[in-house]
Amino acid sequence: MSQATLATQATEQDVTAEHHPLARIIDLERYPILERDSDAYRAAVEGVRQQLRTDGCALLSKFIREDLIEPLREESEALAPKAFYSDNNVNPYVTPDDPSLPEDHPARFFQHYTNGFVARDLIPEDAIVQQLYRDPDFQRFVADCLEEPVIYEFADPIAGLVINVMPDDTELPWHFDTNEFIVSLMTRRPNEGGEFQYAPNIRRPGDENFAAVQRVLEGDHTDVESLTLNTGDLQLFKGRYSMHRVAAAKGQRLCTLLGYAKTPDMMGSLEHTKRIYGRVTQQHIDADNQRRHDALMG
Ligand SMILES: O=C(O)CCC(=O)C(=O)O
Ligand SMILES: [Fe+2]
Repeated sequence: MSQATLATQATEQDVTAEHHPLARIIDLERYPILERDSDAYRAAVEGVRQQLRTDGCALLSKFIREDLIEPLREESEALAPKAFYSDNNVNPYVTPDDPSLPEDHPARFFQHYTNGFVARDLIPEDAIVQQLYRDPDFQRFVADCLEEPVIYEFADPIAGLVINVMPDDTELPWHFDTNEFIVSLMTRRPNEGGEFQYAPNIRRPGDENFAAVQRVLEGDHTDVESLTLNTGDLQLFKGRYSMHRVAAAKGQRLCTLLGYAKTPDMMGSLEHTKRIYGRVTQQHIDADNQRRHDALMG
């Protein structure tokens, strides 16, 4: 191949990347997520996979372009007042109390939640976080990192993409997630504190490891990792196996949660949606009607 052909090809590739909607958002030099066939892409994905295999958590620092950090923070701050706050007492498993268990069992350890969520339908279509969430190349990259063949946006119109709003001087207590994995983007780092703390793979399918969970709840942080995310940092986290919390923070903390599923039909239940977002949509009602209501098991 002649030099001229090579040069033309390189230019065409640059032009395509430059005009890609993600070029304005992601630091593509640090994370070359559009060049799927390159060694640099493979190295970036392998780096994330290694972190996930080691402790179920990967930090992609400075994921967002430097010149977009301020607009990203401002966008989140402007939306934060739209958060719905569900004042709840929950245990780490987010299950109802079971009085048949001993009082010191971790499933009977109830803590107070004070954070709120801005629902997806309150985030404008042209918001930076919506563009990122919906982008097929971003989704492709996340799926590659998770070693999943494909991931889907939630069908749920109000969950899936949400801003977790933690007011000044609050914390988010210890819990496991229902989702197997979550993608988080720090959109306003608090002034102080607010570290993301997690007990890597403290449980696994078939083994709840209650004794170790109990130790963490009692304040033993020997096996707890702590991460400080800056505005614009991206995190991939397998929260179903690693119990986690957000430590107390000074100043508002805004973290945008990008939820994806392994199937295209992910829809929150009526009860859960009402509790977390204070409302349901017609789509939730329709989905609930379609679930079987014949009072039979299975
Ligand atoms: O805000 C975060 O960093 C994580 C929040 C979280 O763990 C959750 O909403 O389940
Ligand atoms: Fe969580």
